[in-house]
Amino acid sequence: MRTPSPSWPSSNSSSCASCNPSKAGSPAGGRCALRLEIRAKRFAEREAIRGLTLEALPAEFVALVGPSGCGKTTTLNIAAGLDRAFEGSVEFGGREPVLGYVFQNPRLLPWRTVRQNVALVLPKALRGGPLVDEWLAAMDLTGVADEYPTRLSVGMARRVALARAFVVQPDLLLMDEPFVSLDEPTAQRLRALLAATLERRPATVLFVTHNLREAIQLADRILVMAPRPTRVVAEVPIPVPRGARDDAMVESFRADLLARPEAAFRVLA
Ligand SMILES: Nc1ncnc2c1ncn2[C@@H]1O[C@H](COP(=O)(O)OP(=O)(O)OP(=O)(O)O)[C@@H](O)[C@H]1O
Repeated sequence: MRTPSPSWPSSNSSSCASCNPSKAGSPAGGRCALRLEIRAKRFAEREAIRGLTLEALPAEFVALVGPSGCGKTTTLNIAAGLDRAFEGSVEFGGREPVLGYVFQNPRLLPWRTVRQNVALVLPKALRGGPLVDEWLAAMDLTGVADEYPTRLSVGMARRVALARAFVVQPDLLLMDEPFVSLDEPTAQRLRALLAATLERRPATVLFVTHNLREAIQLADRILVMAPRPTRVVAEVPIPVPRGARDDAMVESFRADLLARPEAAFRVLA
């Protein structure tokens, strides 16, 4: 979905000066797709975030993992421009990105069909065009396009949420535990579908999960977040190509991470 035209808390910069110059060979010459700096975020007396800095490169898949209630959803909402009540800045490299957001709950409108739910996020002129049916087909939903959400399984509803996020052709995809509460085979099918879709149609992804195996399977980089008030306390690049991450690789990478002696990694246990 395209968020309401954001007027960001600080000016958008055309490039993100603090990007790591060693990544200069990346698709956009080392320019960040996103740079978030959240100096402080409070909900009344509750301090949710303090001193969080996060960067993502174009087409990079960044997973955020951390304890329950630490501030992961709040971080995504700030990146999306849905929450502006914070101290800090959200910057994009280049033009303002088109955003797709997959919420924890699919949030489908029950009085609209599957096709209408997906079409609704598009400008009116595009709703009757081929895009909606293309994305329904990509998510294997053609057969239920005229059904209402109450008739769908949880896995199907999650696929509708994916179609709705991809139909806008997002530059930046924010995903908040999109596969939580699915049985493992269904979750595994949807992870494979997401990975294949991103191969075909790259986007920068911020992906919140409690599932370390899922993060290792999908991400280019994992950011470990501290308990509330949260910030990024460790960064773990995954140097293995996504296609080569079989169960054995994921299990051994996870075991290595859980065995790391640094305090930052204790939240993963
Ligand atoms: N609208 C709100 N009003 C008051 N407090 C809030 C609000 N939204 C979030 N919080 C609080 O801010 C903190 C961070 O919440 P957030 O939902 O971002 O955490 P999270 O890491 O995504 O949690 P989980 O992993 O359980 O989904 C929590 O203590 C939560 O109770």
